[in-house]
Amino acid sequence: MWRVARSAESSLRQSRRMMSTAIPGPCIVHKRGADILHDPLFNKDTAFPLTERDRLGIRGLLPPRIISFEQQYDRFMESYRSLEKNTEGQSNKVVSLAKWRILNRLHDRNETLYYRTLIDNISNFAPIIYTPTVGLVCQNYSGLFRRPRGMYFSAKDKGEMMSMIYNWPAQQVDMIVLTDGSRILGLGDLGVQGIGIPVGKLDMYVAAAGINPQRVLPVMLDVGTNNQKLLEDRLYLGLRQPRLEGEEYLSIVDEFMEAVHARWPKAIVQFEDFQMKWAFETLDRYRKKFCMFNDDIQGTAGVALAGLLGAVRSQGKPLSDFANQKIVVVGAGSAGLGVLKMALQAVSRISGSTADPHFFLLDKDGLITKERKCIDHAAVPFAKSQSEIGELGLSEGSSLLEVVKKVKPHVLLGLSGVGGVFHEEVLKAMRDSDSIKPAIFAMSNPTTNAECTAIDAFKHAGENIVFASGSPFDNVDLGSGKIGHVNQANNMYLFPGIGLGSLLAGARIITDGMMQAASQCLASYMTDEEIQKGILYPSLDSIRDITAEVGASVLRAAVAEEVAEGHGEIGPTELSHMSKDETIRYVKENMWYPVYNPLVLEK
Ligand SMILES: NC(=O)c1ccc[n+]([C@@H]2O[C@H](COP(=O)([O-])OP(=O)(O)OC[C@H]3O[C@@H](n4cnc5c(N)ncnc54)[C@H](O)[C@@H]3O)[C@@H](O)[C@H]2O)c1
Ligand SMILES: O=C(O)C[C@H](O)C(=O)O
Ligand SMILES: [Mg+2]
Repeated sequence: MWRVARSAESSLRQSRRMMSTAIPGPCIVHKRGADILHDPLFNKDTAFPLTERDRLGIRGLLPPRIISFEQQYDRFMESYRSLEKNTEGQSNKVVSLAKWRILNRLHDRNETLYYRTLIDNISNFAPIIYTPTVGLVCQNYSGLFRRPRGMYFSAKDKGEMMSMIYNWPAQQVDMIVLTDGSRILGLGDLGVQGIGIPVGKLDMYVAAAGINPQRVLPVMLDVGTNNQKLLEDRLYLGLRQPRLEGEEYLSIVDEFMEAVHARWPKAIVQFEDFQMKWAFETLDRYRKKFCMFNDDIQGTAGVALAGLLGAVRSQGKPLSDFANQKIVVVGAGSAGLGVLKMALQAVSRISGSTADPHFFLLDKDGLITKERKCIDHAAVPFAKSQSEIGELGLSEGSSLLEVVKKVKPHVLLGLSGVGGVFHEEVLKAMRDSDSIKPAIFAMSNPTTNAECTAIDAFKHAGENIVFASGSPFDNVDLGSGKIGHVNQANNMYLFPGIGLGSLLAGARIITDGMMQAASQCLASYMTDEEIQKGILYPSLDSIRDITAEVGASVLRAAVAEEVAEGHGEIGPTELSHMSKDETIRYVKENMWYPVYNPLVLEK
């Protein structure tokens, strides 16, 4: 079931070749003249050939020399490299924001060139357009704001959304990422400024999943903010009112979902960075009615589970040993609970075990047990009974340090949003782990909110650990030529494939089975050789390839679960007749790749 993968790099090269040799088909446009130059979806800057300049009425609106796409690409990369040089020695914040600005300017001007540079430099650029810099961008949104991107629905728009949705200029939308800004990474309630997250996630959709940028829609549901600082900030661009609660809140989300469904019934909606209560509530409310998922609960769970299974393999053990792994999860929020729920399903599926798994869950008040008053219902299955932990000398509210010392876990996984909770003593206690390769996953974002740094993890917990973090850290030089490998356990390895697979399946809904298929595909992508080196996730450079495979697995699961209704010309019967390889090929062929298409004006 869990196969070992062949070389990711070779198939990436193959898929790139396939995409770059395809002859670009014409693209119908409904505008001409300066309007074309000002539309980033169609603008080619100085690369418009003369015939097109004539056809579209832009001859004379550009300098005469025609520059090729490759020359434009080189020119941009040169200016990016000089910016890197010119900002050397400046603070991380200044450098990151300067890099974000230069990329954002290109995004505003010429999307084809922007996405090509993104795809070809994904390892370098993902940390700028996505985590962690996107967090900084959200924090500074009011100051950075130049032009809107996506749509904004506010509490004041109640009753108007069905007509507002038609203000979006694109005829077709495939992928929507929606936030209410209430829990942006580990940075808390950032109100309307959280729009940066859907924008960054959709950039990853275009780069990794080849979703056509003309068909993506970032959305902010502004229902107010409880962030006092923002409410008092005169430059704040959102509603200056406390967050709506209860039925009032839900009626806004309901109205939005109905409006989207009315205009684009096949669009997929990804819920992102909602505070826990609404994350769970909205997932429950909509998952059987719309094609939607919650990335923080479900995408994160799939990525974490793939990493946890990698950690089992790294110990030289069969996957069935997963049931014996002692896993301490720090953070009982939407992400932590999502991970444990999926891990619980995996224990019985993979190892056939019906025994209680060895999971320990902590939140800000320490170890969660059945003694806890006011326990969240989603946490109940993971609360320990006194009889289970009594002989370890643990009790309700035991501290993280106590738990690690007594449990000697195989895995310590953080989704608390609190920087540094895996402090020196906790990490040192992991040296006594019952695993020969203790796993430390500091999954909170952005970088300053990571439970520990990579350097501290290797320094205090020892060189034999396997390490993963949600935000990127450099590999650690352990001396004598040895490298401590840093994995990025981030849901970016799954959400693009979940969206793409669901889209191409024409899925009515997104099932748990489709999520499991995604996680399983990611887990089995890694070779034993890589796992032995502590490499649990593929290189970001192969994100397009892994996304195609994840997408195909999701699609096949949708077909198997009979929720696939087909996409475009390809109906469910044809999908069900595709072999695994044919499905992967089908997915790859449907991935958009940035090239300058000849533009044809339709009058
Ligand atoms: N790497 C990824 O792919 C990924 C995915 C989703 C979320 N995250 C990150 O996980 C973090 C949490 O997200 P969430 O949606 O679960 O948030 P949340 O607010 O729903 O939950 C946070 C949890 O952490 C607990 N907590 C707070 N302080 C703590 C402490 N000192 N010790 C132990 N527990 C503590 C809280 O009690 C709560 O249970 C965020 O930083 C987010 O960026 C990462
Ligand atoms: O956005 C990320 O980088 C991952 C995750 O969705 C998060 O909320 O932290
Ligand atoms: Mg998120």
